[in-house]
Amino acid sequence: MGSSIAAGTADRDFVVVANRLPVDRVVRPDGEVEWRRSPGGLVTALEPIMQSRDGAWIGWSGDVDHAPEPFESDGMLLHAVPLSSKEVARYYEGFSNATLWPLYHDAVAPPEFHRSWWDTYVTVNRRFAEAAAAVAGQNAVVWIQDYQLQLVPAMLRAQRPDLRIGFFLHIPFPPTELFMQLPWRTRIVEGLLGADLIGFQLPGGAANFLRLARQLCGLQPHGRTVEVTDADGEPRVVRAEAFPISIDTKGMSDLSASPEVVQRAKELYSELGEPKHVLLGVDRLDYTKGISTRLQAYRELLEDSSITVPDTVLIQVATPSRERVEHYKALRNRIELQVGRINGDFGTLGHPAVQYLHQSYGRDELCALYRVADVMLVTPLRDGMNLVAKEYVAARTDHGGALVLSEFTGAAAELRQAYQVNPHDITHLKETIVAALNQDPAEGARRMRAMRRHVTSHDVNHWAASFLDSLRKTNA
Ligand SMILES: O=P(O)(O)OC[C@H]1O[C@H](O[C@H]2O[C@H](CO)[C@@H](O)[C@H](O)[C@H]2O)[C@H](O)[C@@H](O)[C@@H]1O
Ligand SMILES: Nc1ccn([C@@H]2O[C@H](COP(=O)(O)OP(=O)(O)O)[C@@H](O)[C@H]2O)c(=O)n1
Repeated sequence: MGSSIAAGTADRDFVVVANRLPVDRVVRPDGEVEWRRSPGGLVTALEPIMQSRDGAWIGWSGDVDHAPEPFESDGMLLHAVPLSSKEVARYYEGFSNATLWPLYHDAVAPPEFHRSWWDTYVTVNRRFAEAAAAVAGQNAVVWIQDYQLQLVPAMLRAQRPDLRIGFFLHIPFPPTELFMQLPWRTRIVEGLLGADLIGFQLPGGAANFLRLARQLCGLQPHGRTVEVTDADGEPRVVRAEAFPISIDTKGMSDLSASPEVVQRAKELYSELGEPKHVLLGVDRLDYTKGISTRLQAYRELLEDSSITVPDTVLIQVATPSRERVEHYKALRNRIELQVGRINGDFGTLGHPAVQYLHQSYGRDELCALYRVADVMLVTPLRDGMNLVAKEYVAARTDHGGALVLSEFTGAAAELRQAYQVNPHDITHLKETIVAALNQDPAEGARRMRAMRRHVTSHDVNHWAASFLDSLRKTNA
């Protein structure tokens, strides 16, 4: 499959390259196709920059075997990269989400290594690099996103040495001991070294990467930089640094304080039967999110009568995700069995112990849920950042609620006033949930205020501006 950029379109100053486009294809009831802006934080963060800089976004539309012609939307050029069904299976579901995803998340599920998946990952990365080379104007800034596209920086540099290339990894970069399992480890490190600036969620990710640059490529890092020699024999500096991603804090706070959301939160509370305690989990249905451990802790609290139904309810929103990948299918079965058993053993008529929602939610409804939750449970076994934790804090304009937060999320490095837990330690997780449920309101408000201050000053605009500022200065 080729890329369908017309000759002469290489004029964009700022190009984002991501696995997915910032819009979703929606087929209306009358059969008309419509593109709706996807709700993610990345889109919100980059949209103003894209518009002010005549930007382009290159990504997969989510469709198989079909990609629309490049089109303008909200002030940016959207360029869809086509993927065949075999490529979706090998590049997206296979190498990205059954090799890299588990390997980079502490191998909490065993990563699979298949040469055919790798070959397709190379092919698809080359297609993205070619599309970027065709769209970017002379000396443009190109910002490549995430683990699906780690070979694109070097492939793009080989074609377009004039470009300033940034890369940001949204998931953890693993310790060297784990990364060394990857049969194509050197190729990945070399791919990333094509960038001028490589951004990670945490300083530990940057340190792991620099260690590997020494170990696998024989380079000598100095502080946060390492010097490489390009194909033309010229030396070039590569910087590896942490830029913790964030959310549109003001947008979320304003939405949460709106009369509609405040009213909806009241309705939800009433629909739940006005329980004494509402606990909430909001996650993609992913084995990294620690949903099973959370349910086990909740079950044990019911067993030892630390909490009771209908005084307490747990709402678990589990958004469908990567549903054709085996580990995700098995996880869904496990979680739904656990939920069924908890409800069978502890629910009463009209009052389930767990309200389980395997569906996507709109932002308004999600925000109303955040307002209702006395305790937000964010218990991943490993997570690059976890934006849900930051959204909960932003939504609590009333300074109410408590955040139980796994120490293995990127967010834990910033939200120090959360009730931090090791999710593997179920006894401590139970004690922490009880402490959060029974917190002194003044103490809770003090913690929430401090966290709100942090997410207000460190929002997604701060993230994008600090990355792009550092990119501008590298090799200037
Ligand atoms: O595109 P999908 O396969 O449906 O997956 C959704 C996204 O999941 C991952 O999100 C990560 O990025 C968040 C923002 O930086 C971060 O908070 C979270 O910890 C990460 O897991 C993935 O990295 C994205 O590429 C996916 O689009
Ligand atoms: N049903 C849901 C659940 C989450 N979300 C959003 O999806 C995002 C999840 O980001 P995250 O950083 O916590 O985790 P990942 O799913 O990116 O690994 C948040 O912005 C949530 O508000 C949603 O739109 N609908």
